[in-house]
Parts: sequence; C-alpha cells; structure tokens
Amino acid sequence: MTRRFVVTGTEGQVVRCLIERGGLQDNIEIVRIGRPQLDLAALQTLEASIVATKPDAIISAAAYTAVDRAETDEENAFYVNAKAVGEIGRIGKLLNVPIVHLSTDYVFDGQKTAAYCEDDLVNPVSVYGRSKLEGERLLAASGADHVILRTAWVYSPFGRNFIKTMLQLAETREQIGVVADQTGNPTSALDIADAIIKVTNNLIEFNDANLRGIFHMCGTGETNWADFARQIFEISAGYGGPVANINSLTTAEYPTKAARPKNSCLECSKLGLAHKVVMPPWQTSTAVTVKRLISH
Ligand SMILES: NC(=O)C1=CN([C@@H]2O[C@H](COP(=O)(O)OP(=O)(O)OC[C@H]3O[C@@H](n4cnc5c(N)ncnc54)[C@H](OP(=O)(O)O)[C@@H]3O)[C@@H](O)[C@H]2O)C=CC1
Ligand SMILES: Cc1cn([C@H]2C[C@H](O)[C@@H](COP(=O)(O)OP(=O)(O)O[C@H]3O[C@@H](C)C(=O)[C@@H](O)[C@H]3O)O2)c(=O)[nH]c1=O
Ligand SMILES: [Mg+2]
Repeated sequence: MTRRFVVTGTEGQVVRCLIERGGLQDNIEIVRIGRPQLDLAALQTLEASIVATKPDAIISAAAYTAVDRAETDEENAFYVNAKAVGEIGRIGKLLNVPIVHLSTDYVFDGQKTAAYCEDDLVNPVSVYGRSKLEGERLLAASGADHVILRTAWVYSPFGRNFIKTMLQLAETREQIGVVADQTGNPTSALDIADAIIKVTNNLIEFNDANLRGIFHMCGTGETNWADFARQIFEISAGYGGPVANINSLTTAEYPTKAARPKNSCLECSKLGLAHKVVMPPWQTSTAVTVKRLISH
C-alpha cells in the first residue's frame, strides 16, 4: 500500500528534493502543503489543512530560515519555528501519525572543539537558533511520536543556498571574501530527502524507542565556508562554469546581523546505528548540485 508523507512548505529546498526523490519510489507519495492553505504564521490554518491530506506521516520542513532577518523579526521567527511546530505536534498526536521535524546546527554556540553529539549542551547564539531550539522543545512536549533531525549548511539545485550565491557572485566578480573560521558540515537536501524517506518508513514500521528523539544528520566530513567555496569553484571550473578566487576572511572581517557558531560540526553516528542512514561525503554531493546548476 502506498504511504502518504505530507510535507510542510512548497518551494523550500527540502520540499523540492522530497518531491524529486519521492517520485522515484512506487510505495510512497509526497504531498506538499503551504501558504495560503497551511500558513505557519497563522496557527488556525494548520489542523484543517493537514487533516485534509490524510497523512501517514508528517514531515515538518517549512521554517523561517532567514538567519540575519530573524534578529530584527524575533516574534515572527518564534511563531513560525516554535509555536507552529508545537501545534504540528498536537495535530500529529491527534491523528496518531509520526512527525519528522528538521532542526539545525545553530542550536549550539560553537565553543566546543570537537563535533557535537545529540545530548551536548545547547546554547544558541542567534534568534533563529533560539527559535528552532524552542520548536524542538515544543514538539517533544506535545507528546507526538517524533524524530528531530538536526542538519546543517543545506544546499541543493533549488531555492536559495550558499552554492547558488557563490556561483552568482562569480558571474560578476573575480575575488570573493569568505569566512574561514566557521567550521561545519555542508549537507545536500537531495541526501536529506533520501534520509527522511528512510527514517519516516522506519517510524511507521518499527515501534522502537531507539528510533525516536533527536538525531544529527549532515554530510560526511567537515570544512569551513571559504574552503567550501573553493571546492564549489574547483568543480565549476571542471564543467566550464563560473569561477572566482576566494580570499579567506575572519568573522570579524565579514560582519553580519546574526552571530554564527565558530564550530557547528555534528557527530552523526547515532543516526547510522539506529536508522542505518549514512550520509555521503560532502564533496561528492556538492559536485552533484554544482553540476546540475551549471548545466541549466
Ligand atoms: N537551509 C539550511 O541551511 C538549513 C535548514 N535547516 C532546516 O531544514 C528545514 C528545511 O530548510 P530549507 O528547505 O533549506 O528551507 P528553505 O529556506 O529552502 O525554505 C523554507 C520553506 O519554509 C516555508 N515557509 C516559510 N514560512 C512559512 C509559513 N509561514 N507558512 C508555510 N510555509 C512557510 C517556505 O514556503 P514556500 O515554499 O511556500 O515559500 C519554504 O518551503 C528548515 O526547518 C530549516 O530550519 C537546518 C539546517 C540548515
Ligand atoms: C555570501 C557570503 C557569505 N559569507 C559568510 C556568512 C556566513 O558566515 C557564511 C554562510 O552564509 P549564508 O548566509 O549562506 O549562511 P547562513 O544563513 O548562516 O546559513 C545557515 O542557514 C540556516 C538556515 C541554518 O540552519 C544553518 O545550518 C546554516 O546553513 O558565509 C561570506 O563570508 N562571504 C560571502 O560572500
Ligand atoms: Mg523546505
């Protein structure tokens, strides 16, 4: 029997990738719902829009993701990333279906020198990070059957992301300054989509507490934003795409409204052990997305 996974949002990176990857599988159907039917900024729209789709599982992928804008738009960021997630939890419990929710590496302050584990102390340094953390807490408190997947530095052929920004800047610039003192794990939304499908099926099939709770889920391997940019242009050059030289900057030399963690690498072995999901190396998946963006 076909399982219907209902995902929040319509054009987001993870939504678009779920539509693409879900379409390759016979036994699942991905249904996306977004504004105006489902508006996370309007709590009263959530129950009717989700119930109407008759989901077998809910994938909570929509969020307020503008990290800098959130600093001066705190109320909206918390409503969308926290309050609405608690309401999705209530609806999942009401319908008795599992929820797979996405969260972020920005729940950490970045002071740790090694990769963060799921039970490491959280201490977000931005409004976005605090709002996503509150979403995690409200979902857990709802009592719904759920998984929280913390991912990071997401890119894809769709929407807005760092790879697209770099390729666009290179159309008009020879030099780009990029911070080299923030370390993390670039993650392809195509890989996220494959992983979400696996994890969601596991929740439906197995009533096992070890499959529930918080999991870290990032591309394998770590880098900093400057080296990530260099890798993007190395691949782009190979396909005759745009190229630029990357100048390494310190965070102090590239001021932004929101603070970002210095180190937000996530340790992802818990996901491998419980859900048998191992994410590809970030370089391999970066090549896939750069290639698709260039051959457009
Ligand atoms: N991007 C990243 O680098 C990272 C993302 N994450 C998390 O992963 C998840 C997916 O991120 P990603 O796919 O990159 O997101 P995008 O920024 O690509 O897209 C955001 C999505 O949220 C939807 N959305 C925003 N506001 C509302 C609203 N009020 N009502 C309904 N839908 C809304 C958008 O809807 P529409 O399509 O209709 O415009 C869109 O589908 C999010 O939870 C995010 O916090 C975690 C770590 C890193
Ligand atoms: C465009 C640009 C960015 N930067 C820096 C700013 C920042 O520190 C880093 C990345 O910039 P971005 O604006 O792409 O990234 P940012 O908005 O911080 O991305 C984050 O988004 C949210 C949703 C998450 O959950 C995080 O995991 C993370 O992916 O690169 C430069 O140094 N030079 C540049 O030209
Ligand atoms: Mg999305």
